Amino acid sequence: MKIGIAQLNAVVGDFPGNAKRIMAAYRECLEKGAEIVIVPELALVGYPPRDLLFKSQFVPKCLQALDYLADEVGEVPMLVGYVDFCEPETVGKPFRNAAAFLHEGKVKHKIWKTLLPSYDVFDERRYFEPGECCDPIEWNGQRLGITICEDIWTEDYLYRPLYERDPAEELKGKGIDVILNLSASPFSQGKPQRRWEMLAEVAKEAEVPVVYCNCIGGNDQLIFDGNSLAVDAQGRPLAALSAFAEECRVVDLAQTGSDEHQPADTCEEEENYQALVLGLRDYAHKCGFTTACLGLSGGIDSALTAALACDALGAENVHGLTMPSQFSSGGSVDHSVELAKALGMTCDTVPIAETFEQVKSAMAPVFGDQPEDVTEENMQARIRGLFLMSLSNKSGRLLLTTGNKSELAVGYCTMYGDMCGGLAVISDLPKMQVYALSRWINRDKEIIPWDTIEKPPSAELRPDQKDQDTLPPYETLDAILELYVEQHLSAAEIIDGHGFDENLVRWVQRRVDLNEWKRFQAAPGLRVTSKAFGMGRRMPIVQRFSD
Ligand SMILES: Nc1ncnc2c1ncn2[C@@H]1O[C@H](COP(=O)(O)OP(=O)(O)OC[C@H]2O[C@@H]([n+]3cccc(C(=O)O)c3)[C@H](O)[C@@H]2O)[C@@H](O)[C@H]1O
Ligand SMILES: Nc1ncnc2c1ncn2[C@@H]1O[C@H](COP(=O)(O)OP(=O)(O)OP(=O)(O)O)[C@@H](O)[C@H]1O
Ligand SMILES: NC(=O)CC[C@H](N)C(=O)O
Repeated sequence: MKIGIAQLNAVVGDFPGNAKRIMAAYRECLEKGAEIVIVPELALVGYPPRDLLFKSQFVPKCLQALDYLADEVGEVPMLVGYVDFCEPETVGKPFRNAAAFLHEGKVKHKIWKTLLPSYDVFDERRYFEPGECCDPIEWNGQRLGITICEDIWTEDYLYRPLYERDPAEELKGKGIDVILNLSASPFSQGKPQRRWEMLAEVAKEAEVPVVYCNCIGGNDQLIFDGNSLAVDAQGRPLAALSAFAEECRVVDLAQTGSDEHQPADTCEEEENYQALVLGLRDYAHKCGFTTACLGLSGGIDSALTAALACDALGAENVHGLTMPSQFSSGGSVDHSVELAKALGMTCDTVPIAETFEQVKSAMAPVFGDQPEDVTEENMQARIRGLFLMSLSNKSGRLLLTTGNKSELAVGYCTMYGDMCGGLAVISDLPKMQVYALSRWINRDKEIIPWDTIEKPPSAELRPDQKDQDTLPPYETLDAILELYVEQHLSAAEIIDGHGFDENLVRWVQRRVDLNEWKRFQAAPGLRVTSKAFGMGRRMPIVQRFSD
């Protein structure tokens, strides 16, 4: 059997656009000889639709679009992800996360998702009622076992069982020749490899080939990497589709898998890079922006953000502002100009020193003789935020914020200052990964000035300021944050189990907890780790828990 895998990029709620994209892919797969075509989970809807589902006309419009697809589908069937209403007698949530088997103008079968992920960034039990595992569908003398994404993810990251049921095993018991899986599985570091190993296991246990069709594209925080796969009954690779790009590929299940179809080896930096470029591009374009702007400080965070933006949107569409103050180093403007030249983007310089003095004197009658402190540091960041948002308003550019995960974790950033902006591009990259990715970008030639990468990080908000006056060394900070934020360990477990200094761990823990309010108001950030701030980490702001 020849299966067409259509790895597509959907826009949430764009039923006409998604249907058009699906039909174009269907026709491409037919030309390539497909005998059945599969498209990703909720491909007609976009993943995740979230509370749009509750809008009265959302699901009816989805069903209309499904009818349109059914009308267009001929002799070669298509399996497509969509949303349906529950049957009127069903108790519980109103909707089904569904797949439809379309053939010769009709919706021949409907399949409901059985296992509904409701952890981290997933919230499917808020909307969907789980289905019973469906019977295999007979097609062309073959028995197709159809599953939707989580239906084959029965263990968590620690290989702990997540569900009592195992749809793949149930399908095996009913007799199947292949498992087809429609997915919307977002990227995080290490995920493509884990997915690959898991699919091989599913195939070996079920003793049938598995065809896995994932989507690609950015939707708000989430970035879908594609990397669709087909493996034979022994778990050997039959096809590995591209990462972070749309593709239609036909795979012949009569073949035996071999290493030549193994997914390409990609280093972590390259994966992070591709993910962030796609996430940024899709966020901007799907929101209607073609251009972006950002503040260039001569530091590494803004340099990396600029490099990603130039790749995502085209260097001619990215504009930087350098805004030196009396505390800025000479490198601040020079390194920014050098960077802009290397990337091919435009850049203006607007000094802030005069405005800063005016703001201080305007506030002098209110502040009296109180000494200068962090207030004046933040004024500078806020003047820059004001200038950047003004540029964004005047030019219609999307303002990118440049804060990294380490800073955001401990609140080393100014609310309504350098946090101003619409998208936080690198907010899920810890500082050490910011360095690694910047070096990777420079692997063949200098794009980010090496001086920017090598100089000690500084906010340059007071004379001779360095990040490390306030923060622990980034190696240490990132290691503690990984244990505290990603692994949820207590201070005692981090101190005793990992040998970190008690005062330091308590300081980090306190800063992370105190700054929940800041992250709550921050721009949405692109997710690349398994635990990003934002929709997948829901901490209360007001709380008194102490471990
Ligand atoms: N729970 C809560 N809910 C709501 N609001 C809360 C709050 N806790 C404090 N606040 C408010 O927050 C204010 C303090 O926050 P905020 O004004 O942001 O200022 P704050 O966090 O005190 O200071 C910003 C820090 O970030 C550093 N910085 C700034 C810019 C760039 C960089 C860099 O290198 O990346 C670093 C800067 O050197 C300074 O140490 C308080 O005045 C209070 O009004
Ligand atoms: N002199 C400046 N000109 C323009 N933008 C600035 C300037 N200083 C700060 N910014 C903006 O504020 C952001 C935060 O400043 P900060 O100096 O903390 O970060 P950075 O220089 O990019 O990286 P690092 O934290 O490694 O120094 C910058 O990324 C930049 O967008
Ligand atoms: N859409 C889903 O069911 C996603 C859940 C799944 N465990 C994944 O991340 O791939």
